[in-house]
Amino acid sequence: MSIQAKIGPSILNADLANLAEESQKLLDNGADYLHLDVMDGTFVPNLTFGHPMVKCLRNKIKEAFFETHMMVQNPEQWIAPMSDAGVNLYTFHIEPVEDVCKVTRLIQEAGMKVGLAIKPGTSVKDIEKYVELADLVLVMTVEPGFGGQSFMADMMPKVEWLRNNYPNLDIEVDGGVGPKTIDCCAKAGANWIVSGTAVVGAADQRQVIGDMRNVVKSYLK
Ligand SMILES: O=C(CO)[C@@H](O)[C@H](O)COP(=O)(O)O
Ligand SMILES: [Fe+2]
Repeated sequence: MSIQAKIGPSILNADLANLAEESQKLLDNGADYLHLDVMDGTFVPNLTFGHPMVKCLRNKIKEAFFETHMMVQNPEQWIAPMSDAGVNLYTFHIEPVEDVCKVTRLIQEAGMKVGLAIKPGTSVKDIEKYVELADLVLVMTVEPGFGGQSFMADMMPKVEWLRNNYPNLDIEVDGGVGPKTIDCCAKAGANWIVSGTAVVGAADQRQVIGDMRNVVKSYLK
């Protein structure tokens, strides 16, 4: 099966007091999945939410595909509760993890797909030996921790390297991605696009989501 273009809004900069409504609005406007940023205040200097909130969101939004972007020091700890909360794709950072193979196996055993994420300072070579275990690789295009930062175009060689070596891999980019930077990401080979501020704050979310998806599609073979 060939890879597809997917747009996943990050709700980090949305009104978290109205998370279900904000999420449903994004889905109604064409979002392919929801990207839920989980931060523990240790792996990154910020704190968001955990599995209780994801579970509440799942109770209100039954059908959508949920990705959790786990910016946490110990991703193994949250596998069971996130699976129970209805997460579909569990994306974790390899940097703090000693046994990446074990964590990927536990995620699969819990019934979720596996995403492997790398920070800007992590070489793509560090993830090479694990790529075959993953459903998706996330190349961060900002330092994880906050929404609304500037896109790092110098991360694109990592995306290009992954695309050249793994033509069928789902490659995700996250951080500062919007209408101004989508071409760069799509050209490099990314096909799962996280976009926070640019989509959530848009006057016409449907237009922005649709335009970005079209740009990605235009580069898919
Ligand atoms: O994981 C993160 C930040 O750590 C991201 O998901 C951002 O929250 C995306 O927001 P924008 O950079 O698109 O505003
Ligand atoms: Fe994220």
